[in-house]
Parts: sequence; C-alpha cells; structure tokens
Amino acid sequence: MVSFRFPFSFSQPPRATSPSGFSISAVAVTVTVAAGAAIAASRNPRHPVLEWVLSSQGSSLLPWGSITLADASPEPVFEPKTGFSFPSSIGDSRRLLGVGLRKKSLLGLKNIDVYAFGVYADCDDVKKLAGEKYANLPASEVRGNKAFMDDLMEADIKMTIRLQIVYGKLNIRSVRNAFQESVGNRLKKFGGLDNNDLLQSFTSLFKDEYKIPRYSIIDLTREPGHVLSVAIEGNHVGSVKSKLLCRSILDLYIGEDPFDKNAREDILDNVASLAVDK
Ligand SMILES: CCCCCCCCCCCC(=O)O
Repeated sequence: MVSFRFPFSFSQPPRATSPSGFSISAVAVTVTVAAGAAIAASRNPRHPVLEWVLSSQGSSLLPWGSITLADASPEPVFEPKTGFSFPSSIGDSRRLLGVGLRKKSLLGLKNIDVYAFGVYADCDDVKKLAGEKYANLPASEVRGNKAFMDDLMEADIKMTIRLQIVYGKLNIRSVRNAFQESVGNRLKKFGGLDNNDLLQSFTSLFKDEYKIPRYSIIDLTREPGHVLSVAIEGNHVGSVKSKLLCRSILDLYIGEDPFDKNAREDILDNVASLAVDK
C-alpha cells in the first residue's frame, strides 16, 4: 500500500494568519469557512470551499494531505491558493499525483491565476513500466531518474491533466491562443518547425460555441495508443492521435520547465512511490 504525501497543506483551505503572524485558531477558521461555504453554496453548488467543508478532511483540519491507494472512498485534494478541489482518483485507476496553479501575465502587467490543475496517471501502467525497466531501483533513485521521467512522458501510460478554470473572464479564443503558444513551443522543441497542422488539429477542438466560465473543467487525457482526448465539462470534444502532441502537453506540467515547479516536485515524489509500490 502506498501513501501519497503532499508536502504542503492542501488538505485544508489556505492558512489564515492574524496581522501579528500567528495562526488564527481552528475554531475561528471553521466558523469563517462554514459561513463562506453557506454563501458559496447559495451561489454555486460546486464551489471548492463548499466541497472542502463537506469532505471529511474539512472537519479534521489535518496539517498534511495524504492519499492512500487502498482507500475505498478517497478524499479530494485541494490546490492551496485557490481552494479548488481535485478527486484523488478518476476513471478506473488514474491516481492524482499532484496539483498546481497556472499563472499567466496579462498584457505583460499583472500575473493572474488562470487555472488550477491536477495531474493523474494510471497506476497499473506506471507499475508495469517500473516493473519492466526499473524493478531494481529504490524509490529515491526512481525519483531522480531522467530516463524514468522521459518514459513517463513518452510511454503508452494513460494520463490526464485536469484543468479547472479560475479566471472568470476567459473566452474560448484565449484558450486556443494560449494553447497555440504553449503547446506550439513544445512541438517546436520536440518535433521541429513543421508541426502547424498538428497544432491546428489540436487547437481547433476548442470551438467557438464552447463556454468556459469559472469552475469549468477541461480534461486532457492521453489514451492508449498516444491518442490525446479532450473533454470539456465531461463531454468529449475530440481526439488527436499523436505521440508528439501528448508528450508536448505533458511537458508543460512535468517537464523540466513546468508551469508550477512545486507541483512538479510533488508529482515526481508521488509517481516514484507509485512505481515502486508492490
Ligand atoms: C488571459 C489569459 C488566458 C489564458 C487562457 C489559458 C487557458 C488554457 C490554456 C492551457 C495551456 C496553457 O496553460 O498555456
């Protein structure tokens, strides 16, 4: 049995501190959060603070989040800055490896929080890869192993990047443009200059008629056979079969220059634990 440990307190809402720097008592936090949850519930039944209060972690105020693979009803995990929640597993066997935040500068001026994200990998696929190629290594060596990370991005392992929109003024055109820039750069990096058609086939999945208000969920899943499948709010909107595209998208989150460096560290820790778990 493996326990995933996230070295930051995202099992609880952002820590409240008094002006003098001392933590406000758990009681005060609980009252505040409960009041916030009531307001949130009246506005949006999927509000992350509400989900947190309703989860058993919300009542325990534990200092650390952890996920146990053997848990029958795993609890969600909260991105610490936004409080957005992510289920600790999705589908049959995709487990949450880490959560993070994508910030982006707006007109080169201020950084905005665009979306929170969670990275999931199929535990059977990860164990299979580890058993075939890294069986003799302890977790600490799998953790820093570049070949293992490259395999994670390149091998036929089912993985999902779940984006939850934080920024409330997004339109689908800015989503397309952002993908054009970030995925386009990675396609150039890994595949050279001539990948415009591939990029276009991916960005064109984000059609003008789709709305993506705050709290919308976009799932980018690498299905077996290196098929990149996109779902918005749980609805499949299209797929593109391309190993290069799958690798380029994963690189944004777990490659060497990721959007959120802390999230990548957690993901590496957790995927290494998963890989060596018997
Ligand atoms: C005003 C900023 C608009 C940014 C929209 C980003 C939406 C999803 C893009 C995903 C890829 C990326 O993060 O680059």
